[in-house]
Amino acid sequence: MTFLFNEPTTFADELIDGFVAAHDRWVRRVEGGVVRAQRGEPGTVAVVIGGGSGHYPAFGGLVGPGLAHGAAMGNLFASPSARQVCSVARAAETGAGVLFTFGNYAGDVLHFGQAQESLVAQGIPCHTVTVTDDVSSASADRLADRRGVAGGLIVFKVAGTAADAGHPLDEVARVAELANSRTRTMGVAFTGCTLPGAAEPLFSVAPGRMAVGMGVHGEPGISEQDVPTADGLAELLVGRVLAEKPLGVTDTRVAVVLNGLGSVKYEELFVVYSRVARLLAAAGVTVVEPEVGEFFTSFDMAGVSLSVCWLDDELEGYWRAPADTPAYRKVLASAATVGTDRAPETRTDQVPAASEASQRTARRVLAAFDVIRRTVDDNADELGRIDAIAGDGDHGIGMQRGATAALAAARHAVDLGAGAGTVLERAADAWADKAGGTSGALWGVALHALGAELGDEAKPTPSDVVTGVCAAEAAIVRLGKAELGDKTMVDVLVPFRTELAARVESEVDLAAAWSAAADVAEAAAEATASLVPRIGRARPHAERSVGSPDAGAVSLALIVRAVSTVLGEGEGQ
Ligand SMILES: Nc1ncnc2c1ncn2[C@@H]1O[C@H](COP(=O)(O)OP(=O)(O)O)[C@@H](O)[C@H]1O
Ligand SMILES: O=C(COP(=O)(O)O)[C@@H](O)CO
Repeated sequence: MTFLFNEPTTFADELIDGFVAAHDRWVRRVEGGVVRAQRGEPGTVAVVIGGGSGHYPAFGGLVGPGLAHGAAMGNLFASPSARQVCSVARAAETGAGVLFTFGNYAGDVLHFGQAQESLVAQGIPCHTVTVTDDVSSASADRLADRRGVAGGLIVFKVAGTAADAGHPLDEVARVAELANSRTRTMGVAFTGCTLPGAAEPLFSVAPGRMAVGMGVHGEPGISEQDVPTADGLAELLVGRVLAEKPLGVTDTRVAVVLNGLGSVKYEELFVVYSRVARLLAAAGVTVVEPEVGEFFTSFDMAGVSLSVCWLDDELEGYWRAPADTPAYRKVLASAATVGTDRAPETRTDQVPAASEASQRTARRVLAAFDVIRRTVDDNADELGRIDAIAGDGDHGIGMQRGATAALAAARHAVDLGAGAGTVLERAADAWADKAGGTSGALWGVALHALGAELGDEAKPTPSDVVTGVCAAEAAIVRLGKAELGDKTMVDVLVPFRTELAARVESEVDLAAAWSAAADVAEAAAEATASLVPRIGRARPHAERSVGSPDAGAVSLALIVRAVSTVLGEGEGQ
């Protein structure tokens, strides 16, 4: 239960304000997150971490000497957008490039991936190391598919210390990769968590039961059992992580992190750790500077995870090195020098010139965003319910955040006299910024591509609209790499676009063509129920999802149907 909030929609922003106000010795706020209050030495690599909010101290609390140089902080349980990640990276970097390191979640991968492309295009070298420590999220032969959880602390620490020591980007990426390849985490949950303003927990575990391997957003675990004793839990966790010792590693020293996920007390953690320490010693393992506390939480979820990283001499040096961040301090690190700030990326309140025809189209686009927002609001609970069957249950919330922000941005751009292309592009950025998540990234690039096709001059013809929808589809496929049959929104988008194009080709008017294509989209969304997911967060629990449609496919079908009502009203537009 979250007791204290003002508006649920502004919670994530307000928490960053308060966090920075309380920790301005360490961090300063930039668009999209925080960076160190004092910049690193010129010419040192900037380590930029990040992800959704709701996991404190991940990620902002881990920014400071000896750890990260910046953290991109997204909305609750949703990745920051590519623009936000870029903004943090540009504020943090000092001329030697940027290392992105973050948990392996689809939304984070998409947004950080786009940000990396953008930095490289700006001449800033950038590498990525995704954290994949969660042993329960994929089998040992698919290590790269695993999610990133509390073991990220070890990877971030190693990378941050190596960067502060002045190592070049390749080297910082190498040691981060090495740390990740040797880190394993196992987690359990006793209760779910409740986001601000929500009446129900995002997910739940039956009283007295423990979900083994449940993810930090309620991703289904691998089994369930009665809650054991503290010793019983220690045995389960230690047994599982030691069984995962990487092949070929002979080292016997380990970094250990026993992590509370939100509402397990430190006292309980210490009781568990007492047995963990004895079990590790009995297994012939030497523990190096263990950490017991909260390092990667899931709001008020009751749960515990154990992370172990097998250390060689090099990693041990980085792990033992001092660090000084709001939430993680070893000893005081030496003060960093203050560098010159890059000019922040600014967005002006100006829009490019547009023809009157395009301004009229822009008003129709605004009407479409209005109806999209209302449709998403009306269906948010159901979308969340479908997403929770095999995913993380936040599809409705994410779509609401995106659609609401897109509507506001579209309205603002229309008021400034923008044409249709600019309105769509501004709405796209706002959608991606506020929604986060996989669908936020995909809706962002799709609306951008549509806007680029429509432009700010000509009144779009029906075939321009088809070209725009094709561009949106291409952008989604390029970024998400889903294929037909993977059980995603692509399974609706492709038949929708095909039907629309065929109807427009045979000179059916746009509103009628769109409405016929919306029928096809609805049927295609229903048909995803029989598919087995091959991509995205639902994939690890593929079998659970059979019989239920894909959440992103359903929301897309709802949206194209809603837009068809606006086209029907828009004579000649
Ligand atoms: N690679 C992909 N390409 C296209 N669509 C995808 C892809 N991965 C996931 N999706 C769509 O995104 C939806 C989930 O969106 P959302 O809830 O925002 O994501 P997350 O799992 O990151 O929280 C899925 O139902 C699916 O339709
Ligand atoms: O869940 C998170 C990001 O995953 P999405 O795929 O964007 O939902 C976030 O809380 C961890 O970074």
